[in-house]
Amino acid sequence: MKINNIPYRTIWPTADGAVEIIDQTRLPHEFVTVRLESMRDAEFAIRSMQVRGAPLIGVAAAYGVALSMKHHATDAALKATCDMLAKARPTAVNLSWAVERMRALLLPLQACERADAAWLEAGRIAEQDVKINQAIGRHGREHIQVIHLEKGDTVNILTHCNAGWLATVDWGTALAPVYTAFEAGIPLHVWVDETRPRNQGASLTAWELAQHGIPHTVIVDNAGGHLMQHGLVDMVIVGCDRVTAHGDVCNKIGTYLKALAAFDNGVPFYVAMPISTLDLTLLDGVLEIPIEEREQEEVTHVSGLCDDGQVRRVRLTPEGSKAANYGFDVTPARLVTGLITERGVVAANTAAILAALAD
Ligand SMILES: CSC[C@H]1O[C@H](OP(=O)(O)O)[C@H](O)[C@@H]1O
Repeated sequence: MKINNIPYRTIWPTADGAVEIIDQTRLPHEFVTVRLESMRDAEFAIRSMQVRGAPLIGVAAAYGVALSMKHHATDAALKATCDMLAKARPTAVNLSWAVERMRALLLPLQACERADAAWLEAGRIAEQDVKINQAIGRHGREHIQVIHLEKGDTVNILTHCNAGWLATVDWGTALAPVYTAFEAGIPLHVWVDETRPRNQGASLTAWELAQHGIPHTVIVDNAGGHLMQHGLVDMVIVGCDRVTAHGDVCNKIGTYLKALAAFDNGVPFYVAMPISTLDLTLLDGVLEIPIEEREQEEVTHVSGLCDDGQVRRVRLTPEGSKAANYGFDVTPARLVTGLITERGVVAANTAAILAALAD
């Protein structure tokens, strides 16, 4: 998407065989790109959330495998590389999906063939992500258009966390329908959940929507239910990190509470997801999906831009207070109106999911 009218992606290969990323830990106050030259650089970028978002961490891991094969391409090196990258973050299935796709492609090859093959495959995964997200955008736009025609006015969409182009290679998942509808001239406005504790909404979603000129309002995470009670939300669209065979959806912490409020107020609750986010080995998301727990400091401290133009980090909580930092929660399928995939909008149930896969 565009930054100051210049087209960007979140990750791209360089002419000299490295990879560059937008460092998302520096946004929205600083736009910084980082060069990745090794698997360890890629692993750090994923673990530290310089790159984040389920599809994007999968692509970053794929390039991490490719960077590793440039240096060491033995069976042992391939195993160590895939195992280390797959552990960088536990919840988004796209990470393990991408790593296992690279492992399956490279293992049968001669060591001398692996670097080139890995580089090409990582590029294919990146290009496929863009096309998948464009298709999600087209399918989701249709639902925004229906609401606009019924309402005859601006469509108010609430989203949680960041599932925009910054969470993917380009276009995003939950925000792909927003960008596509906006480009089609459908009047819309986005309520942006700040999304504590890392504020992906306030820092990333708001930034990318502003760069694209899309009307939006940042709200505290706890305001969504109030807005829905007062008819100020026409639909909710969120991203996801893993979806089970039953249609249970794992996404950023706080998503489940939005789904409950939407269900209670009759607001359609959509989940945008590439088919690669499905994990058919799991049924009950609440019981089976691993939930990442991150460091307390993400809750006890916050960073921001001071009046003197410096970005500083401050403590929010008393020294002695502990903090729990659960990164994700699971929304049961019964609260999901539909899964917006690249193959169309699918009901959140096993039969519909399997039928979509069979298409
Ligand atoms: C399109 S996937 C976006 C998904 O990933 C985010 O998690 P994180 O920022 O921790 O990587 C969040 O769950 C988003 O919904």
